[in-house]
Amino acid sequence: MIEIRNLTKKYGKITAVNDLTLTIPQGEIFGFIGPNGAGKTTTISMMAGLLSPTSGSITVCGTDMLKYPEKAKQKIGYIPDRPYIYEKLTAMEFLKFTADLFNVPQNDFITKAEAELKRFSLLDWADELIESFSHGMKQRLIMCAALFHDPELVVVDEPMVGLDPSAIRMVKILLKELAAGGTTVFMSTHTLQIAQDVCNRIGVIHKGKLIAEGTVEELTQKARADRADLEQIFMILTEVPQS
Ligand SMILES: Nc1ncnc2c1ncn2[C@@H]1O[C@H](COP(=O)(O)OP(=O)(O)OP(=O)(O)O)[C@@H](O)[C@H]1O
Repeated sequence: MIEIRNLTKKYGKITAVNDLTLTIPQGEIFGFIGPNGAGKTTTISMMAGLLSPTSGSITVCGTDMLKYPEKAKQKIGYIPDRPYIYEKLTAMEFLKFTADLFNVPQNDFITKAEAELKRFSLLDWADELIESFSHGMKQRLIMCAALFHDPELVVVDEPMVGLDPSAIRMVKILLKELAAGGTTVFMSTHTLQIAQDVCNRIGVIHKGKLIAEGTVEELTQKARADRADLEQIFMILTEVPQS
């Protein structure tokens, strides 16, 4: 689970995230949506321990991110929107590199790596250089590496960008399987249909403020929308004029 209390991030005069308070229980898939510049990536960077808040706290499965960042980061699998990847490594070498960073036991590494690469349809490319991979293959490898240490919390910034329909389906099923197994998932996305399909609850951030939070049904009521359609709810809550 993750608990965020009064989280604020200022960049000079800009308040990118403004007094955000949110609790996401274990095993929930939480979707984080909002217009461009709303503060999603800033929030996620703080959750992943990459950016210091101006004020507030983040507790990851009982561990305070600001006081014990290394311990908190061990519990997180972070999938960034623009990942950095060492392209001169093979897929297997990259997995070994990340497994070592997270102190994953050495003894069953190959067996586990092969199983995970197979899950992401990458086993046939295990020993190929990453520089020869397509964008979607790199995305799948990043996900594979981020999940390799069995994190308790998965934080994903725009998980589906550049993936083909079968990979999107695979990722949706994967996220649901992770949640069913007790992993908490925090996902930011602009793809509202995907948020509607996989998330148990959704938070809407606008100009740094969490303006609504709940199930699609609860958000429908809050927005006084005429149907449970996240796109319509988004437009109403973020004040986009309706045609
Ligand atoms: N390093 C930075 N320095 C100054 N301002 C920043 C910095 N990073 C983000 N901002 C500002 O903070 C605000 C929130 O940006 P953020 O990237 O978190 O939004 P976002 O919701 O992820 O947007 P998008 O959907 O476009 O990716 C924006 O006004 C942005 O210009």
